[in-house]
Amino acid sequence: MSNPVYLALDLPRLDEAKALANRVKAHVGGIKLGLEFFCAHGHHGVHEIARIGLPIFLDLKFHDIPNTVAGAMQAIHVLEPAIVTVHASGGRAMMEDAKAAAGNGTKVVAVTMLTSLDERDLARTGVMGNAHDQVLRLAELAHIAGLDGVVCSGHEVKSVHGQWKDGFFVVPGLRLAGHGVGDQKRVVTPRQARDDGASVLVVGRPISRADDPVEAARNIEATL
Ligand SMILES: O=c1ccn([C@@H]2O[C@H](COP(=O)(O)O)[C@@H](O)[C@H]2O)c(=O)[nH]1
Repeated sequence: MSNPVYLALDLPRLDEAKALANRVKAHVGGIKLGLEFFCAHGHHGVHEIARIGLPIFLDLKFHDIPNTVAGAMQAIHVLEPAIVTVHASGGRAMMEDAKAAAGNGTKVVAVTMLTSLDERDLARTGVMGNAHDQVLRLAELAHIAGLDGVVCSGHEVKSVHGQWKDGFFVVPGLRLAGHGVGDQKRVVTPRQARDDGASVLVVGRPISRADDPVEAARNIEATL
């Protein structure tokens, strides 16, 4: 089985990002490039990281009107990402158009509820009810819109998997027991997320900020 861990390369400097990816590449299955990286380094940066030879996950979390998101999807075709994210709260039409505009080899997955949010945060945005129900509701919408899967926390992935058997599930917010969570609020261990049905495990700071990133990546791999 291939390694489900994608390293989140949330680093401001391209040379440091490349060096880290090269150091840990034997212990991860892919590289996730997000807003921080893409805003700083754009297509050039993605090409540079892609030279390492691992699948690229562009976590750009598109959220706009359907026409604009479809245009953005077309603009990143050339980068041949394995995975791209949009926000499920952008609505069904936006997700349908995003999927239609994506390349054949690209999985389009919808962010349901960010792992940095809890139910109090949800209530402040005007959404009443619990995180679990909100994630399941948005996952159902993403499924109806024809997406490949969703991003959710490890708290919900088992239920989402239960209602969407062949879905593709990306789980961030992963920490080994006893490690600091930082800004994440809905957190589980990588092993728990995998056992509950995650297809991809996103790990950033537990590797990138570790004293020894290679050892950290190896330790996570060993728990799976
Ligand atoms: O709900 C979400 C969606 C995306 N992310 C991204 O995953 C990584 C997690 O980084 P850590 O350092 O392991 O906390 C980061 O790039 C986020 O943008 C998420 O955390 N939660």
